[in-house]
Amino acid sequence: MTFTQYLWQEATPIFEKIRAHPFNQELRQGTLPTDAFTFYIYQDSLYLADFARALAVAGTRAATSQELLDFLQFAQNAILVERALHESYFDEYRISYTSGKAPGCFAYTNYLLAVSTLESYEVAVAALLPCFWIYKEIGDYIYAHQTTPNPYQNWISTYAGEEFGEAVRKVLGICDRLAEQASESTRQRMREAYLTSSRLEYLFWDSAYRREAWPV
Ligand SMILES: Cc1ncc(C[n+]2csc(CCO)c2C)c(N)n1
Repeated sequence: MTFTQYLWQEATPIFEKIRAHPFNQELRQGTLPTDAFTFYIYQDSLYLADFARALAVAGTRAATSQELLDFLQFAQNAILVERALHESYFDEYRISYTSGKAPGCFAYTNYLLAVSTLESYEVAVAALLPCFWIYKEIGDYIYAHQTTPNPYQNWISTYAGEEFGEAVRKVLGICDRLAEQASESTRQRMREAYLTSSRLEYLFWDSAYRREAWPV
């Protein structure tokens, strides 16, 4: 079993909860309330801006220039996705720019920024992996089981695309190679980071479904 297969096995209960979450089920069926979707899109645009920074910072600590290039391309892509979200959805849904990060988005982005600056490269890669892998698996699942016509068709297609699949395979390859060369204690920290980000992925969708606000 590869290290990433082991990670998938460890995080399967979290993944199943994400897949069964009403946000994803209603997105798949096209019945998700518009304000849950717009809340999500706005929070995701804030997420992607910081996710791009975390990818770029993690990349600076890669041992090879190829891996640095890979991470810089992922970062560039996150910014391009963020711009595309703005262009296609912000006007259409009249999304307001003023509310700032909800607690779920705040927790996730700050976790990724902290890990990518303060932790080892190996642990940073493990923390960044769920953003790719879980999205790919959820995207494929929703794409294959969607009810059509679906008002969220465009968004669904973004993450089921082959280009994104290629990026996911690259990160998986990098993570497996790092884990093979890492000590047991580093592998343990990689596992913890992977699980934490997986939980934060759950929280992100849940936060949108609840239109989460700061209690004070
Ligand atoms: C909360 C949240 N998690 C993951 C993604 C997925 N994602 C967006 S851009 C990118 C990498 C581009 O190279 C990935 C994996 C998301 N959109 N929002």
